[in-house]
Amino acid sequence: MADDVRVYAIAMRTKFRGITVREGMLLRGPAGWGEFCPFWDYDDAESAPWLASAREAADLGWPAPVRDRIPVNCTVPVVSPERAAEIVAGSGCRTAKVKVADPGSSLSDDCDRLAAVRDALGPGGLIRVDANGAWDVDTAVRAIRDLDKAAGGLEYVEQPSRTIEELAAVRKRVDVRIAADESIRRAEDPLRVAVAGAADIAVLKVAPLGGVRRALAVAEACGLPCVVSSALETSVGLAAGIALAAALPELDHACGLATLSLLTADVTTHPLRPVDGYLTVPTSPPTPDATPHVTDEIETRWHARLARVAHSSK
Ligand SMILES: O=C(O)CCC(=O)C1=CC=C[C@@H](O)[C@@H]1C(=O)O
Ligand SMILES: [Mg+2]
Repeated sequence: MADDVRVYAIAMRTKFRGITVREGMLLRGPAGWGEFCPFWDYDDAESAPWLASAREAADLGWPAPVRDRIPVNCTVPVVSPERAAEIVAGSGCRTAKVKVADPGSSLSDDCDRLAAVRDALGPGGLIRVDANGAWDVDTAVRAIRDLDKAAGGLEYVEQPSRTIEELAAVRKRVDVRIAADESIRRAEDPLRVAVAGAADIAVLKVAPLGGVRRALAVAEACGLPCVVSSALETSVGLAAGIALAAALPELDHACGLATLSLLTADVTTHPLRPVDGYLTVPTSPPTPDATPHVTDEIETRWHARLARVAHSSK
């Protein structure tokens, strides 16, 4: 039924993960709305867990929360030092996550950005960086030393290299803690990461892991402290990340769920934005009462994708 499915396309404020427009679908079921928004570089098989996550939200809802607010980091894309300082100062967050090792910028650009973030945050704030697997082991070791110095200390480095073996090798050679993100996508991954000694922290994203319940099982299996991050969803999908962060038995680190500010719009008049560095766990999940209109081409493309992924998930 048309009213149970909505397609959205929202421009990003700054290019992030190579994308300038975030697209996806909202699906309604008996428990509420879920978001299906795999990036376009995910094929149909890789998109199946994203659909399972949306269906969990729509059909079942989520386990009960054990906390009512979630500390969050602000996310700093590859921008100038001045803009980075503005983002941090305007966010109210005491933890900043800074993207580094982007193909378009150098290590010294990253160091300048980190120095500006430290200035804006003050000595008491925490700074983490995310390299999205860009470095080989030797490059990672050198870069992490320089970035740690420029930042006046790093909380951790997310995915410095691509493979679990490389993460383990980097982790042996640096003092800064290592977090695994892209290395944790399938149910068997967390155990491999833990056994290899590849990470100190696990980054969990609800949609690629197939839902809040599956992500909770992953957290339990890996036995590492967890950080919940978004996949750049609208408020509908962010609510699933918040539900996971709210249900984790332990939560020692700020989560990467303050990402609505990376989008120019939302699908609801009640957006899930942080206040003073915390997101309040909503008592009821958001409803898309303000979904921006999309072109027929985008609408058709997403309906076709949903049909294919639903078919391949059977
Ligand atoms: O963790 C955050 O602060 C925000 C989320 C975030 O950085 C990401 C979300 C989705 C895709 C990724 O490129 C990126 C990440 O790698 O963690
Ligand atoms: Mg990451």
